[in-house]
Amino acid sequence: MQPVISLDHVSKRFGNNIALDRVSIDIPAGVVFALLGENGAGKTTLIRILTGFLKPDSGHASVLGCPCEFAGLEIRRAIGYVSDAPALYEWMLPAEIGWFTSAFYEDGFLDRYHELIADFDVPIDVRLKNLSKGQRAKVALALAIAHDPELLILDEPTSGLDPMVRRHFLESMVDRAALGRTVLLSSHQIGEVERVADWVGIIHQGHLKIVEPLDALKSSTWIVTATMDDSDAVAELPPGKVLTELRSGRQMRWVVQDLPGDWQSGYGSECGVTNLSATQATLEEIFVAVCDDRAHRPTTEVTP
Ligand SMILES: Nc1ncnc2c1ncn2[C@@H]1O[C@H](COP(=O)(O)OP(=O)(O)OP(=O)(O)O)[C@@H](O)[C@H]1O
Repeated sequence: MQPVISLDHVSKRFGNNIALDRVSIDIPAGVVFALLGENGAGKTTLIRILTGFLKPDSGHASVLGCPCEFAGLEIRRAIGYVSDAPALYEWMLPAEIGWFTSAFYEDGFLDRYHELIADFDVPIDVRLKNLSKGQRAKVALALAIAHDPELLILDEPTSGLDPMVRRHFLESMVDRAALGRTVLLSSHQIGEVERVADWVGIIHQGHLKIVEPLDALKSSTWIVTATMDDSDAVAELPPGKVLTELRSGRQMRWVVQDLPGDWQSGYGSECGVTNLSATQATLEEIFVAVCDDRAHRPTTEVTP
């Protein structure tokens, strides 16, 4: 099946600053895909390329089978898109902006928009400029999904929203994916991404470090802890792909991918390890292991 979003070695630089470096991703239909990255990692640049607002310097990007470079308008009409700072006509009432926007879409848009606005509890008699940030975000989302797009792209959708609104918002994304729609959201809210995402892409300084189904990523990544008999004793690296190593007193700790099932047999017996344990890593631990530039990386760089 054709991916809903496809990026093939997409690069973009601004002057000397490399915002994206040969990023390749294929996102299948019917998933919530979370793009995680710290400030300035390249998330918005990637979204602007997908929505046709920016052209890549090299590589190819397509959305719903259309090339982003040449079909930006067509793509923006087909998908739902909410930017990190949605531009709304401030003087309008929620009902007015719905009516105005419905002119660009097929019949049924307006009815669906009104249902969503009612469902989101947005007051209909208050001008947009006087709505709260959360209420405005709900109006932007209702406008983006009232035509029931196959793909919804959200840039930092929950920043500034209260926990209840965020939860409601993200649950509605899971509902969309269950109906076969695809959602791409960028975020640095790792905890909430962990609750809703099916797939995760971690981007760091323009490089896509990891792109994997979340369950597979978590079940293949472990925190290995070794307690040493002496604070000067050094344990050998555990088997698998060691992302980071941390030493604190007598304790050594590694974030390891693809740890073999029998890893403990014979490990550490000759270098003073008194206690060994392995627990599954959280998404936050994986994110830090991949993105923290201060982390000690005993092996070669992590590649996708
Ligand atoms: N129009 C532009 N001109 C110059 N540099 C830019 C431009 N847009 C983005 N950049 C740079 O590209 C890099 C990636 O920026 P981008 O906005 O994509 O990051 P981001 O991951 O969305 O960050 P944040 O989470 O802070 O929104 C940054 O170093 C940024 O300064």
